[in-house]
Amino acid sequence: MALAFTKMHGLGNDFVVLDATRAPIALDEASARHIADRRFGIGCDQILIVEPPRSAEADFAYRILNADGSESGQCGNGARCFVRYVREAGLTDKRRIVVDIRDGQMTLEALDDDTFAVALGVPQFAPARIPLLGFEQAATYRLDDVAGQSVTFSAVSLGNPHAVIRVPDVATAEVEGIGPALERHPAFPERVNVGFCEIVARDHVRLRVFERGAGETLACGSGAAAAVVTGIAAGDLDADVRVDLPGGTARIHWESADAPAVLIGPAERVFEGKLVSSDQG
Ligand SMILES: N[C@H](CCC[C@H](N)C(=O)O)C(=O)O
Repeated sequence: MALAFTKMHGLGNDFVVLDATRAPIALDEASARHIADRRFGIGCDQILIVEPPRSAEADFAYRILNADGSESGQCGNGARCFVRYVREAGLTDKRRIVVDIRDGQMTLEALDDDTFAVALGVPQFAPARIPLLGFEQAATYRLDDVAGQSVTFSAVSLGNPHAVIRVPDVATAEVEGIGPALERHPAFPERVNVGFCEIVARDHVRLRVFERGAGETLACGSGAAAAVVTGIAAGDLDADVRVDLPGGTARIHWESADAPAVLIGPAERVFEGKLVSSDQG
């Protein structure tokens, strides 16, 4: 299969972007894993597929596949790359576009040539919406069997599930121990992205994220939103927060409970290519 692609990243969270606006692209899990493989394929954290809109008010549809082939309903860093891609590929000249995502719609905006804003949707804290089994809605939850220890976390969905663990210092957080154990914990039937959040000030956090289906990434946009909205809900953060991730800095704005969480940051195109191999390695 000769498949044209564009390689992009948002704060080091990297993507293979595929244009399915002129002809459908059907990728099974094995093909997605091959594309994402950093040795046998192209290499990326997620694959972003640009599709024709499914609803009247949308400009495009936006599909996300993780490196392990699983599909997600949200990718914040990818959304910033999405709007940059469609504008620079000449698929639209709009600065503000609406995209259909798996469970709704999202508005993406090019603020300038290098800065993009994504309204991720209204955060959902109800366990059934995350989904998280076995708990009534609460500010924090505790599981006692995570990598042999008790873990306390907040939980929220931005269109994808997030658990956020407060840590005193992200540099010493047990990302590789707790991350995969919580990602696959039975309490999360669709698995979960795991954020490790250090609060520096009411307008500044540091964050590392062990992503569902990709492992620790250099940045996670929906993870940044999850860390901030759970911090705001706990009364520990203000409405505008700087999020320092290993790959760089994003900003999150969340002004009220019924408002969408807004993610602001860069998006970069790195190279164009053509995938010619289909061997699974
Ligand atoms: N791993 C995520 C999808 C990518 C999210 C992340 N790259 C972002 O920027 O939001 C999930 O399975 O829900």
